[in-house]
Amino acid sequence: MAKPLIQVALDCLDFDQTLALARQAAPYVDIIEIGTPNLKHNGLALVKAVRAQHPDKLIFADLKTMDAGYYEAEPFYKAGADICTVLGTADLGTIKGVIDVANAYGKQAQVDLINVEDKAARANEAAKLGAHIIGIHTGIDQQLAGQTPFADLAALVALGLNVKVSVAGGIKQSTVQQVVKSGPNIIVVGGAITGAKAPEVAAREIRELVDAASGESKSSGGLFGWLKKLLG
Ligand SMILES: O=C(CO)[C@H](O)[C@H](O)COP(=O)(O)O
Repeated sequence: MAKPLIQVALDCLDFDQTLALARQAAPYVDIIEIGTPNLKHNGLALVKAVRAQHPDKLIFADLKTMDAGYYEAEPFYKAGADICTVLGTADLGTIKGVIDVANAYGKQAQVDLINVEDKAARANEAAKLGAHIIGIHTGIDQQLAGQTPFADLAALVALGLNVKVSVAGGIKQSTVQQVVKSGPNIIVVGGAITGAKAPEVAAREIRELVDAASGESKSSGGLFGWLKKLLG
């Protein structure tokens, strides 16, 4: 099974706390997300700071753009973001704007299907426009109403579109392996890491669970793994 990337979503509002959480999670994740409320609060300065402290990670700016796609996303790519989001409910021209500016900077655009009614139709349109990533996303308010992203994720993967698939929405230790089995390329975990007593421990747990579900574990690699195979 292909191993998905892990993305930590940093949704607090405090600049320094965001940097501290990023440092704690970084050893175990591939992508560091600055969440929408955080981005509105702290802006480009936070993107630049996270970029500077984590040159080896992908930086995700959750803009959730609704209009003026090229114009809104460009400064964030310039500041060091690798991926910006545009809402799937936006006009196709807006979505194309974010894809165009991503391409202009050699970066990626993610179309977020939060609140999109016909997700298959919009995913097809976004893929045709050249979206790099399409995100299934059960928002915080929808989570509070008891919704989950699992069925929508399975339906999107089943479309077999030529785009990467991301999934977000309350994913935690007890559900992350079920999510891996659905075959997304990127798994987003926010509250289960940042709201934990020990975020570093929670991030490591998520990493170990994802690795194990993807058929990779510490004990299967290196000298120990080779010896195990040799000894049958
Ligand atoms: O984009 C978001 C909210 O709109 C969150 O970053 C995303 O839902 C991940 O956080 P959590 O794992 O806590 O749901």
